[in-house]
Order: sequence, then structure tokens, then C-alpha cells
Amino acid sequence: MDKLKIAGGYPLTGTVRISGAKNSAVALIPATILADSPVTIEGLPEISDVELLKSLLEEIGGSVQFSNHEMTVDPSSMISMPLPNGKVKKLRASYYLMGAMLGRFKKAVIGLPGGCHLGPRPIDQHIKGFEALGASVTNEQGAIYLRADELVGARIYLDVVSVGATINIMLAAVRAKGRTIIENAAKEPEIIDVATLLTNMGAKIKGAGTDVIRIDGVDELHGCRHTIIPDRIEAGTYLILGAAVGEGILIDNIIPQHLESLIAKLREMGVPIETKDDQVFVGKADIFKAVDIKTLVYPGFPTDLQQPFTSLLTKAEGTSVVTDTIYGARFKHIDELRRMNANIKVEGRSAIVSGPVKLQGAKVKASDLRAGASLIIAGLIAEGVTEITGVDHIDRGYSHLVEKLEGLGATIWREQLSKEEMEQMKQA
Ligand SMILES: CC(=O)N[C@H]1[C@@H](OP(=O)(O)OP(=O)(O)OC[C@H]2O[C@@H](n3ccc(=O)[nH]c3=O)[C@H](O)[C@@H]2O)O[C@H](CO)[C@@H](O)[C@@H]1O
Ligand SMILES: C=C(OP(=O)(O)O)C(=O)O
Repeated sequence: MDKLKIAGGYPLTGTVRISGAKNSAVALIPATILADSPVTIEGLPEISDVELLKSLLEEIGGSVQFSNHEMTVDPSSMISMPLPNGKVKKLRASYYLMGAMLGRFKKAVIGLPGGCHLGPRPIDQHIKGFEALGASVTNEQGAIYLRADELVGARIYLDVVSVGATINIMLAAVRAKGRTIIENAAKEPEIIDVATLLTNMGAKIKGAGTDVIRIDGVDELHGCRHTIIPDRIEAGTYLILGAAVGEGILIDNIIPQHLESLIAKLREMGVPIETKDDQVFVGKADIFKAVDIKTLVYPGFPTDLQQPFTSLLTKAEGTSVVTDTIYGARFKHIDELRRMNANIKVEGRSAIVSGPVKLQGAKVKASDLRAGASLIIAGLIAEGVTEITGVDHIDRGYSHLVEKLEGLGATIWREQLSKEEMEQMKQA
């Protein structure tokens, strides 16, 4: 296990290229289960969630080649192997194995997912969808058992707008009999990306990216080639980092429309931003104005950028209020930022940030993926050395992080945890 060290307080410049989207990748890879011949996905990020899903597909009999960001999955020899424990617990998106295996085999046994601890993360809407399609779903000792004689299209209204439930129901429905209509569907770009792959595989899907998705089931899906969309959350992280410590940073391979809410907030703070077709240039602000943010479903401000943005707000003049309406307890990074001299208090679903303060390097722990991103940004801002443990969370979602930051001129490196530190991590 590693820790990250950052010698902060220095300006960054240059160009950074954004990788393929984690939250697409983790759905596209399970979607390949539904095909009867090889599927190739180009532009995948090199992150541990992708590696875990690769080995889960291998566990169920798939043949998977992954090199140079390109994965080819031959699903023809897959079987509906039960996966009640093990790697499924290490990531959130293992829940997509439920929809994909149910769609293809009409049965699946999948352990309840892991992923970032952001407070309660129920999957009742996924289950509601599977049941509506005709599956029986039971929870036995922490694993979900799904079985159906046949899947039949249905009208499903999501009580909560959920990215995972929308995609999972789509995966189960593409090979069901007849029409499925998902109402109050999530509209995130990753949903369109998954629908595009499934359509290229022969599925009939209309309306992905709106709140009503219509799926007409087909008997078979075939192999194809697909290029993943860029990661808007990774791109957003570099935009925030560029605003915080950049003296001119160009972010390449980005879809600016996916980040309109963030770009608007950065401009409101006084950060100069120029958008081009697939690039965004972040200039240097002289002073930062305090702003309030409220996380919302897409196209609102993404909850996954709330934690990184909070680090930038420590530099703003005045009081900023950060409210997370998606995950009201997504504030585990705040105590760590306080160790670095941030002046933030949490009240209910909001963090109140007073600034500007001078952050100082400290030993801190990433409790989840975006808490890690927030601490990296804080470490780059802070005077002195910041040491971040919990790097395994960061590795779930940031491809080649150290190399990309070094490319911008940052002094950041990995060190192995000592035996003592490993012991402390286990006990925590
Ligand atoms: C792998 C992946 O794509 N992860 C993303 C996905 O997570 P994930 O798909 O798990 O998040 P959802 O969109 O499902 O969750 C949104 C909200 O709905 C609630 N909910 C969700 C499902 C359900 O059955 N019941 C229920 O009550 C959740 O607790 C949360 O408050 O979207 C989140 C919200 O944009 C992001 O933070 C995650 O990065
Ligand atoms: C919460 C996140 O991921 P996951 O849903 O995979 O835990 C995230 O990407 O910020």
C-alpha cells in the first residue's frame, strides 16, 4: 500500500489530457456480458475499478484482453457464476453485473456492492426495476439473488433519480420481451454513453439523456467497437486544481457542455475560463470570490465535484456554503482539511467555508475517492509537505494521477507505507 506526498505552494502550468470516464467504464464493461460476440471498448482509464471488473468478467468465464486503454471482451463462454463475495465488494459498480447477468442468463447472484462510503447508498430502485421486469429478488446474507423465467418489459417510475438504477434497468431490459419505459430516469452523460454502446450492439433504446427512456427488447446482441466519453469528473478536478494553483492550464479531451455548472461557478468566483471544442483553458484569478454551491442531479452541480471544490473555496474571500442534496453526509474530507488549517464547519447537509486561509501541509487520510481529490488539491495549495494515506480510494478513479500532475510541474510522489503505518491503517 502507498501514500502520496506533495510538496505544495508552487504554481502549475501546461496541458493535461483527460482519460475515459470511470462511471461510463464501470457500466460499459459489464454491458459486454449481454453480447454474443467480442466487444471492444477504446479509451478506458487505467484505474483499479476497471481492473476489478476485468477480473470479475474473467471469473465468470469471459476472455478479456486489456492493453493500451483498449479492452476486448469475448463473452461467448461466460456462465452465470454466483459472485456473492470477493471483488464485487470492492467497488460500487459491481451492481451492474446484476442487470447484465439477469439480462443474459435470467439469473444472477451478486454480493452487495462496495464503493465510496458517502452515507446510506440503497439499491431499492434497482430492485424495484428488476422486479417490475419479472425477476424475483431476495437478499440472502448480503448477496442479492435474482431469477426470472423470462423478463417482460414494463413501465418503471423511479422514485429517486438514480444513475445506477437507470443503467441497471436498461441492462436488464434490452433483452427482455417487449417495451420497457423508465420514467424519472437520470440524465447523466454516462447513461447516453452506455445506451450508445448497447445500441451499437443491436439494442433499441430511445430517450437516453432525457427523463423518459424507451427500450424495445431484442433477442440477441452482437459485438461492436465503442469509444468511451471523457471523464467529466476527472476533467472537473483538473479545472478546480487549475483554478487553485494554475498559472494557465489547458485541459484536453473534455466535453465542455458536460461541465457547464462547474464552469459557471468558477467564473462566478472570478476564474478566467475559455472553452474550445474539446479543450478548456483555465487562467489565473487574482482574487477568488466566495460562492455557494448546491449539488444536484445532472445537469446540476455534480456531487462528485463537491469535495474537490471545497478545497478551492478555502482560498475565496468571504463565506461560501456547500450543500450536498445527493449525499448529505459526504463531508469526511472536512476534518482532514481542518488539519490543514481550513476554517470550515459542517451544519446538516452543508459545509460553511470561511476564507481566505493559508493551508498548511499535514498528514491526512483520504476516506473516499473524491475526498482524496480534495486533499490533493489542498496539498498542492498548501505550504510544505502533505502526506495522504488511503490512496487505494484515489486509485479507483484517477488514471495516471502522479504522472499527469508531474506533467503540470507538481512535486508529487508515492511512497510505500511502513509496517507501522499499515498496522495503523488496519486498526482505523
Ligand atoms: C459508479 C457510479 O456511476 N457512481 C456514481 C453514481 O452512483 P450511484 O449510481 O450509486 O448513485 P445514484 O444516482 O443511484 O444515487 C443518487 C441518490 O439516490 C439514492 N438512491 C439511489 C439508488 C436507489 O436505489 N435508491 C436510492 O435512494 C442515493 O442514496 C443517492 O442519494 O451516481 C452518483 C450520483 O451522481 C455519483 O456520486 C457516483 O459517482
Ligand atoms: C462516488 C463515486 O464513485 P462510486 O459510486 O464508484 O463509489 C465517485 O466517483 O465519486
